[in-house]
Amino acid sequence: MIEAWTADEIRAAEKPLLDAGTPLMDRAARALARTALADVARRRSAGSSPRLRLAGALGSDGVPGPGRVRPPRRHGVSRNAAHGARAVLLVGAGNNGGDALFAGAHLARSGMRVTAFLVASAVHAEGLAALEAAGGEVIARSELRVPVVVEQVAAADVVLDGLVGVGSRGALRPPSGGIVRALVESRAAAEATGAPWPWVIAVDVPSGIGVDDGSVPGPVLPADRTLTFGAHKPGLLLPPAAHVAGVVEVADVGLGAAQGPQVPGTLRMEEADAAAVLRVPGVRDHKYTRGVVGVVAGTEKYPGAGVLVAAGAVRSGAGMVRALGPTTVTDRILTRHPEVVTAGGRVQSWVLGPGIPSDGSDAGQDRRVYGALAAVTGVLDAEVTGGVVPAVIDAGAMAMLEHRLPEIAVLTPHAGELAELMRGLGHEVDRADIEAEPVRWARAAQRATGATVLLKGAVTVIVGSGVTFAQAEAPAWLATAGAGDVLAGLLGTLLAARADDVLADPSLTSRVAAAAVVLHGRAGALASGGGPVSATDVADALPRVIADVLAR
Ligand SMILES: NC(=O)C1=CN([C@@H]2O[C@H](COP(=O)(O)OP(=O)(O)OC[C@H]3O[C@@H](n4cnc5c(N)ncnc54)[C@H](OP(=O)(O)O)[C@@H]3O)[C@@H](O)[C@H]2O)[C@@H](O)CC1
Ligand SMILES: Nc1ncnc2c1ncn2[C@@H]1O[C@H](COP(=O)(O)OP(=O)(O)O)[C@@H](O)[C@H]1O
Ligand SMILES: [K+]
Repeated sequence: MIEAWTADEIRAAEKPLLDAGTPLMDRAARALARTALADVARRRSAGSSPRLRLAGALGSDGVPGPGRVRPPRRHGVSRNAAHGARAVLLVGAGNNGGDALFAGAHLARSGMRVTAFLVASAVHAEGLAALEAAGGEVIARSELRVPVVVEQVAAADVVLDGLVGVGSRGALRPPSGGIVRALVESRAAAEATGAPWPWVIAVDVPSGIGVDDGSVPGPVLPADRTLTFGAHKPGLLLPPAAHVAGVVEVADVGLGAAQGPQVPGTLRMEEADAAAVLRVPGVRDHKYTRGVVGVVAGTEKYPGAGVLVAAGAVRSGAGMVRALGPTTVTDRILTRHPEVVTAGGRVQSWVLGPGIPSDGSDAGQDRRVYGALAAVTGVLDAEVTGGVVPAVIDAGAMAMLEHRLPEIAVLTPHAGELAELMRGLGHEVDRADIEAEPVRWARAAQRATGATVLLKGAVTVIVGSGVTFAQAEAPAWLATAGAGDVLAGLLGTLLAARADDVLADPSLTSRVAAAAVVLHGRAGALASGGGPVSATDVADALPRVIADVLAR
């Protein structure tokens, strides 16, 4: 599990070390310089076309760069490989700028041509002296001209963004904001024309992101890599800031012995954690102990959603799937998945709503959803359920909520659906507002409804009470109709398998939901292999992915 530390938690952890004279900045700067040297050497040997730059950010398995997290690596790179390369340092007033200056001094001593642009009249004095002593060029704030910065950056091999780190407050102020805005435009122009553009390394965090909340309140220079010190910061995991962090790597500066967050608020689940959530059947199990998933999904208008939910549930190992609905839907489900049962009976989880429009056009499906929701919320012990069970509430079912939900209910909106849900709760928001601040709105929805909220996107966020998971394993190819239905079915299976545990400890719900997102994203990546993927392909890849995750 990756646990992010907030700016305050980082400061609390580093304080005793700094008081004891631990050379944290020296360690950070050395790690930064090693990374920059290795990246420049690698790019020089591979060529530096924009395409290769992108390929560098992708990683060998083709999983996309944004928000991706990599374990630390050793860089066994010869210094000569970067000899004569050009590095530009963007240097702010604080210790983040200090890191960049000291790293720049190492780079200059390794034979790079280093230019530092200072955005403040006073910067880290020792760092500045070190860079000057190593032969780096320094452009003072008083001499700063935006077009010159842009020109130098465009001609550089590598840029270290050290404008601001965990001391950041709000959008970048002038002159940093103006410089970064100009650089973002220059980068876009280079991308459009295929002109070269340097490799950008964010020092600790991309300057200008909301370190603790993942917001992007103003201009930010997108990084190819973020080398973050000591531990992840929430903003490196959470969207939209995660999208500008590139490949995230943690440099161990020795905070390990320090006290981390007591209760980590922002997490990223890894495969081993997902495996721990799965319930593997044993000799005493039978289909009912493994969990029955009840599905109310699909209508005459959208029958495919029922088929895809069933596919997600069946292929992820449900003991049994019961699908309820009009025969146009259930017949299609049976054709594809003859193992599905279409008679009513007890279930250990519900999947409600995919393919059911909120216009009331299928009274039968609406009635079934209302009945199941009444059971989930404990309002009435519906005869179809036999009691309160966890539920996945998706698409049309989200418009049918009449009561506060328990944490064992998982809402699974995409940004447009969350906007609709929040409008129904009296907030004037549209899809763009949600996309700009997904975490804020997912948390607002969690507070307002009581449910666990799973907001789908390139980085999917799962919000339970007091905890947020941010998962980024899915390739963008997964953004295809029906992929969300497969996720709903898969999550239904995981919840059914752990229903007793989830009922005993509802806070487990967000963990189960995060595990479903990990498996779904991995299945998307496996089925895609770098190319297009259909929702059916994703469901078909689930058994392999689950076997792989369990085998690790
Ligand atoms: N933790 C670790 O292990 C290690 C941590 N280390 C490093 O220390 C860094 C933290 O350093 P830090 O505390 O000096 O703060 P930092 O991020 O440089 O920012 C403060 C400056 O930025 C300014 N500023 C703020 N907001 C702004 C804005 N919107 N737009 C423009 N300017 C803005 C602010 O100005 P003010 O608001 O005070 O006027 C102040 O001048 C950390 O990120 C890491 O790199 C390593 O050295 C060692 C290992
Ligand atoms: N850019 C993206 N990169 C990776 N995954 C994405 C991206 N956009 C959407 N997804 C994922 O694709 C799936 C789409 O689900 P959804 O929008 O509910 O589709 P549908 O309702 O048609 O099934 C979700 O799992 C979502 O997280
Ligand atoms: K920075």
